[in-house]
Amino acid sequence: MYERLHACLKGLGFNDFRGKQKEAITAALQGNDCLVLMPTGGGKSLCYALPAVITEKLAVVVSPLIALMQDQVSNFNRRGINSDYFCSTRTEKERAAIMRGLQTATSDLRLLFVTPETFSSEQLLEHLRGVYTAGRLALVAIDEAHCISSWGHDFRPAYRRLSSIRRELPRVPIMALTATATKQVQDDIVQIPCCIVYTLKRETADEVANCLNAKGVCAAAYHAGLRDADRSRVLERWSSGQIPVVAATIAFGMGIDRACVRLVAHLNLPKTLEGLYQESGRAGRDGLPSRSVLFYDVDDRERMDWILSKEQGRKRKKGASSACGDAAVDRGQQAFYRVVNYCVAEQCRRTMLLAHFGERLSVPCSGCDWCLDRKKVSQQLSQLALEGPKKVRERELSFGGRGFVAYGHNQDNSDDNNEIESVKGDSDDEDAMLAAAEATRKAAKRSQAAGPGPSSQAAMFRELESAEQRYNNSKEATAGHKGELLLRKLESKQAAPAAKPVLGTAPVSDTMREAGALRILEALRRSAAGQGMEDVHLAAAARVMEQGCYGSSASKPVYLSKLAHCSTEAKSIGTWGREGRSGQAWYDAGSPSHH
Ligand SMILES: Nc1ncnc2c1ncn2[C@@H]1O[C@H](COP(=O)(O)OP(=O)(O)OP(=O)(O)O)[C@@H](O)[C@H]1O
Repeated sequence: MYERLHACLKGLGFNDFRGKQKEAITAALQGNDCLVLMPTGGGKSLCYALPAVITEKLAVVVSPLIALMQDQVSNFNRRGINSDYFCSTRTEKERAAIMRGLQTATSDLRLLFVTPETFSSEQLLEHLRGVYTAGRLALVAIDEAHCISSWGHDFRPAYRRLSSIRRELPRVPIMALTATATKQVQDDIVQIPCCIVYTLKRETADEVANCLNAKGVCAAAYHAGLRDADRSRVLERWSSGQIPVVAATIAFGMGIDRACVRLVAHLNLPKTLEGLYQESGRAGRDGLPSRSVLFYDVDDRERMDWILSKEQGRKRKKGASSACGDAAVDRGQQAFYRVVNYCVAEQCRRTMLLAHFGERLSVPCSGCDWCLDRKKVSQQLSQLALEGPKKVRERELSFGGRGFVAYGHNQDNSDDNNEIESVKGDSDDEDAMLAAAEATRKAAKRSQAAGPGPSSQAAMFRELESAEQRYNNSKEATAGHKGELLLRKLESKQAAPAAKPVLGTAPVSDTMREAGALRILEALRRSAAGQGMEDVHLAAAARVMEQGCYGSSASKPVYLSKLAHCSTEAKSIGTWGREGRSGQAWYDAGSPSHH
């Protein structure tokens, strides 16, 4: 190959390569991306021209200035390299001629200069995709690449959109060239945004990667079912920016430290909030805004619930000492219910997540879905509650502004059986346990340091939610006294073995009452959504209702029972009119001035 390179160089009138020209040209010919940093007049243009000449393919060169493009086109044409430029100043006829040329298999156009704006235009992209698919695209060069970086002296927003090259033309080598890039700018240029899609099952990770590739998004699967060498290769290619998307199980978690992860999508519900936190923590490590998208639906919830209950059965069968085994299993399910609560609660996600780890949000959140659009989230949750489980799903992931269907499949019991096998036996799950244990250890340390405070309120809140959930889930809960029994059962389970309180006498703390009022308020808000009730009235009503639950001498179990009943009532406030009951009585019960 080197003889050919030199022969080609000689053909262009040069005796030898300058600086790192040869390395840059070789990288492109081998299909690798590279950043070419050379001084002004150092000979950067030869780096993208020679690969096109030698392969007899087309190189697209993104350049910021039309005058500069015209100059380069005439220089190259003088040297016998067929070049042209495509931008808004060309006439319709000229552009049509260029596009026709691109469609021609025998086209001898070697260099096509475009502005970043025209590169992203659908008109040109359509033809470039054709050239790429036909295997006639040698590379895409980004000249004056410092314009990509907002740290650069010449930042140009349209350059930022060039990250779509990887999506549109997944395997084409990209060569970024500049003479003026500080270390910070260089880092920014090579950080092509990337994404991780987390799935519960290995097969789903494979499925997602295949599906993305079929849609033109370069992706690979990563899970514990792959051979070590394959896993290393995926990691290496992802780390070097050759593959922007990895679809992975939790095996792709600890130690993954890439600065430019802009999106983490959790396609299935994680088992714990620690798991969710661990997965989300792969994004935004450079401090730039990034997204963590968690998909929640009733199918997933039920499936995970089922998996956890099967695990419980298995552990029991194995003869684990029942007290210890039950406690561990119960903890597992409780942890999962916290994930569910995190999804369905109508409050700030960041506050909830931080509270779980004993921390408090120091600045107002303006990034989670709830804080961005409460009404929309409320509507979506109500919709979800109405719809219930679906048999067939199709999910839309949004990636760089273009939607694609990630996957859709049937969920039947045989699938669930496979699930259990894969979850119980694979090391992905072991990785997840390790990650969760580590996160829990850190959180415990932090909350110890923080002392009592909002975290204890959050814990109370969760306790109330879980009491209410069990109350509602149980058929027994239809009768008040039976519900009380059930909640007592829950109480006895949750109490620490050494200091188990005497049932019926455990006092109700102020923190619990505070959380109780919030719980009712949340239920009221949900049922009042769209009915024009003011929040301040609801808060007052919630206080009055909570006071009613507390009564004069409420013990904890009785209080919990009444509160669960009350929350259920509050949720059905919207249906009272139809049933001939007066929701208005509650609504008017408290005066705003009490709040
Ligand atoms: N290997 C080489 N041997 C001799 N001359 C070369 C070689 N490579 C490039 N040149 C010449 O060096 C000059 C500058 O090259 P080029 O325009 O590619 O520089 P550049 O790095 O793109 O500069 P700028 O940053 O100003 O755009 C040109 O006249 C070109 O012909």
